[in-house]
Amino acid sequence: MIQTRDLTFAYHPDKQFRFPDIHCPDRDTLLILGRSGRGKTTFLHLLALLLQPQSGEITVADQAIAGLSAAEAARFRAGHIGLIYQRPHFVHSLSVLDNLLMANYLGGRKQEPAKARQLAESLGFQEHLHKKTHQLSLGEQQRVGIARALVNEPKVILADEPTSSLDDENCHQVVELLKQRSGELGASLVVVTHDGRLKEEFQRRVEL
Ligand SMILES: Nc1ncnc2c1ncn2[C@@H]1O[C@H](COP(=O)(O)OP(=O)(O)OP(=O)(O)O)[C@@H](O)[C@H]1O
Repeated sequence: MIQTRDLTFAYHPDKQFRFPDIHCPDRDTLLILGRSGRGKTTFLHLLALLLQPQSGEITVADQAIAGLSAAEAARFRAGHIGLIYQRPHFVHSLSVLDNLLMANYLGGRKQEPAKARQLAESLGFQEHLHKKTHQLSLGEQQRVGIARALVNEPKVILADEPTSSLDDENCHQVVELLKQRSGELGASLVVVTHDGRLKEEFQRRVEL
């Protein structure tokens, strides 16, 4: 479950963002739509505890998140939140498999290659596990980014424009995968996007 109340944020004192309250229970999905520059990534980074709000409250998995240090926020994020970035960032010197296992490590978990392989199989990139991430197509990298976000079985999954660089077929597939996997984990899934194609894919939507 993830919920916010009265969230505000400012990069500069002369421009403040005021975000709508959201509530996404376990096993539910929420689409946050907005044009470029409306603050979608900023909002998602607040939800992921990568940025500190100016005011307001965020509750994740029934825990009110306030005043965590950067190290505490990183630990909390690694344990509870699966974040899919707009552009996947991987460690280029490591294989796809080792990038997934590193997420286990950063989440303070035992490394579980069998589980990583299983996830790769369900997301359709098992034959790429031993390649370097830059040897994969953008669509394949997107799937690895999803697997990395899911590998620690988070209760909240946050996705930033997960389909912006995908064609219609891959767009639909990636959304279906996200919904299916988050349903299996009993997680909340929040997607931010300007991609109008996703309107049809989500019942609950919020406009920024
Ligand atoms: N680190 C930063 N410092 C100052 N301003 C920033 C910073 N990051 C973003 N902004 C500004 O805040 C506004 C919102 O940015 P944000 O990336 O959240 O928008 P967005 O809705 O995700 O846009 P897009 O769809 O183009 O990715 C933009 O005007 C941007 O220039």
